[in-house]
Amino acid sequence: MASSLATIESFVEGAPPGELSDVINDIKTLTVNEPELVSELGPAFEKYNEEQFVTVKLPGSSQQVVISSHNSLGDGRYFDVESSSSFAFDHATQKASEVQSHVLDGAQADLVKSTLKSLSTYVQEHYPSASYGVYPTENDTKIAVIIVANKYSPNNYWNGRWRSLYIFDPPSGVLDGSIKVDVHYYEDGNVRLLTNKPISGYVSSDTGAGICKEIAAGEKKYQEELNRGFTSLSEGAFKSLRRQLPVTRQKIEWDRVISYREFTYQDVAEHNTKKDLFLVIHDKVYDSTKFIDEHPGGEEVLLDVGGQDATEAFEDVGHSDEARETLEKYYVGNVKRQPGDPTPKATASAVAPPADTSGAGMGTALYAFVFIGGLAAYFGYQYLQQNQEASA
Ligand code: HEM
Repeated sequence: MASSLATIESFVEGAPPGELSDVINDIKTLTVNEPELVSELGPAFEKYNEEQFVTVKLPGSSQQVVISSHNSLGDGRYFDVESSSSFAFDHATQKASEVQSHVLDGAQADLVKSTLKSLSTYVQEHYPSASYGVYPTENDTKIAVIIVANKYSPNNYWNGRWRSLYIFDPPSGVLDGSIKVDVHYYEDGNVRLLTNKPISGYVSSDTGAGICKEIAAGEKKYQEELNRGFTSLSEGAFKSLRRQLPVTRQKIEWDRVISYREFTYQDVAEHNTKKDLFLVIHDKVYDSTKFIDEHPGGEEVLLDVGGQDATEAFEDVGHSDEARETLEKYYVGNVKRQPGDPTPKATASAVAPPADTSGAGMGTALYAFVFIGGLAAYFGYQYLQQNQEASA
């Protein structure tokens, strides 16, 4: 049970931008036999919402406010400096309620407010749509500056999020932070791109305008880096990277991965001609159409068992390991046995079916994340380009 919870918590943690509710629905499907697991996900939702700087509209307001550990008051309540309010936030439904007045005071209050003012101008000038917040942090000794912009484009099969977080230390003038760009692209497969760019600077004037000037310089530099990366990445390189695994350097056959499915015997039986030939061997379905002419044992024997369970015939011949490896190339899914369907006889050679390296699970698997750093430039460019256009 504990490990199931840890597994589904990791699904929540890795939910792509704007897709948390899809992930929750998928988790419900996967844990249909253990429905209580979903109710134990409270802490995982809280962590996700705070780390992703999820935004929420307060009742009666059109402005989005940010959820983060820096503006948490504990007990599920958060505060917003701009509207001088605090509110309860439900991490599972991502809804705000119980708004109350919350006036900021303390050592950093003035700097927080002046930074907020300058940040508001910067964000409006440079982002088409973004939310932001400035809060005292680390026991009111420093200030945290957050900018988050989401662009969800499910019709074009991608969703993206820009998150920047800066911590300013007034005594030293040091501004440390990072910009994280997270893009999920899923038109022809499932690619997740994450970049994390650390930013470090020094603010000479201890004012909100000085802090924002430094932030603007860091973000501009990063945008230029991404643009340069993009122009050196030709369309051809983009295409080949998209299908390459960085570690094994094996190409992913996305078309096959996404088409793995479950067949009934009736489905399989429809594929019994030379031009369209399915075989069932050890409950796996193989589309042997392209293999017919290459089969060393001839086409007749394959056509004889076309659209049927060929396990026995296959095993009786005593096919070599090489033949079993060849099988994997033609794997298209699994057969779902129903009462009355033929069952293959146990064969004397009962050799284990081919290793399931196909990723059969991935047909229904929800998230096959491939991290390809170089591509981030491409997506980052698209994302930032909009910022540029908006600010042009
Ligand atoms: C897609 C499924 C199949 C694949 C990938 C496959 C592959 C091969 C390969 C690679 C060989 C060469 C010998 C070896 O390496 O074992 C072979 C030979 C042969 N296969 Fe298949 N086979 C398949 C299905 C079948 C089925 C269903 C039968 C039904 C009887 C069959 C009958 C034979 C025969 C009779 C030979 C010739 C053996 C010989 O002359 O030495 N094969 N097959």
